[in-house]
Amino acid sequence: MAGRLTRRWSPSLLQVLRFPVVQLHMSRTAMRASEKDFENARNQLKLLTKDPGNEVKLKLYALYKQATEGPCNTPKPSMLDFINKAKWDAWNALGSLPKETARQNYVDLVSSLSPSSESSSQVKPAAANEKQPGSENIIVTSQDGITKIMFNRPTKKNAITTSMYKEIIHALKAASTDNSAITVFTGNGDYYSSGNDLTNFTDVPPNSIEETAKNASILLREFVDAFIDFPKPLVAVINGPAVGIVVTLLGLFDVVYASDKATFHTPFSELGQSPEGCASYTFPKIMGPAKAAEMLIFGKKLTAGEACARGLVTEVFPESTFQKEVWTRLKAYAKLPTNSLRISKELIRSNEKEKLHAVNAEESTVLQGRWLSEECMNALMNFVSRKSKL
Ligand SMILES: CCCCC/C=C/C(=O)SCCNC(=O)CCNC(=O)[C@H](O)C(C)(C)COP(=O)(O)OP(=O)(O)OC[C@H]1O[C@@H](n2cnc3c(N)ncnc32)[C@H](O)[C@@H]1OP(=O)(O)O
Repeated sequence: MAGRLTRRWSPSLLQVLRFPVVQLHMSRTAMRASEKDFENARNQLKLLTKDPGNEVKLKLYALYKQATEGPCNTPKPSMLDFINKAKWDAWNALGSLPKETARQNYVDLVSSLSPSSESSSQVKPAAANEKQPGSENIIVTSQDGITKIMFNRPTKKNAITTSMYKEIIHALKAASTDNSAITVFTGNGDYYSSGNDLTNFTDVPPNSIEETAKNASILLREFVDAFIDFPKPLVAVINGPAVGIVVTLLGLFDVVYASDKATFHTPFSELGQSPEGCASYTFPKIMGPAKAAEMLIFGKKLTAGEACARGLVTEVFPESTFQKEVWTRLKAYAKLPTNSLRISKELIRSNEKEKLHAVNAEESTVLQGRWLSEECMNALMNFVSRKSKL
């Protein structure tokens, strides 16, 4: 049964956990399904034309196991074995439900999925993670001497997918040689960015987890290197809350302007992870080790005013005038002689470059190990199953 479900619909962890709980339409009658009813239900299931969704498939799996074998009696699969762990959890959740009741519930559930009731299924399709054809998750524009790189995934709080990291690396390389004087990062919508898209690590088959972590570490290192090596003044226009890697990277920016509705949050310990973006080096230098530790170890979220007082933010503006004031100022700065801007930046940053590359390499290696840890797996499971919010 388990094999059949997996073969026909092959649920990934993400698919399994993202589906909302469906109405199961359980029979409340005292009626007991016979062996024959149970067998018919199994055959009826094979004829379904529409995928009932992973929540339902997990429920069916659990009821089948309970009806045929009784309470869950197998060892708990490892945290890394996402799919079998989800199945085990579903079966185990049935506790000591009698076999007969499980059989009846199974029959009722299959019956509720028959073609006549398929149209009333409340299962939603999984949200698309990757860029859709025609959509632009990163928008790059060049005007008035400014290259603007904008996170443009507002419905996901501008969370950064794997393809967005690659697009940003590409955009920075292009901006380093284009005609603009300065390069500016900002976000579309109410968030600057909620950092790494946590589903980058959840939609992964169990046997590819180590390879995925290795590839992510390589990508992270290349991504942060692109900021370390960027030759022109780099400005962040923080229009709203910022989480994770988009905060740590600020230590590599030359100027950071923030709306007073922005916040700065690096919840690495809560996520079972560790700092990246060279923050383990830049933050203690910027704000002192004690203040840096409070953010990077304990995940203290700062207001824009606090971030400014700690030297992470250059200046804070009232939300009502933020866009107007900031862009007026940046347009004026972009008129300054471009070579002079580059040379001054080079003088400020060049002594640190070698150190920053070494820090980046180490942070990326440490994170690769963290992504494989049980602490991190637990945090990701919590996020995708929406059991916790930061
Ligand atoms: C390869 C390089 C790796 C680099 C390592 C980087 C590490 C980091 O950046 S660590 C930081 C990771 N980010 C987070 O932990 C934030 C997670 N998100 C949240 O806690 C919350 O979503 C929120 C506080 C940012 C916003 O909460 P709320 O206002 O309640 O809005 P929703 O949660 O309903 O969000 C709307 C929509 O957006 C999805 N979403 C938001 N952030 C992320 C994210 N980081 N990853 C994936 N998806 C995200 C959220 O799931 C909602 O989606 P739907 O449910 O489909 O509407």
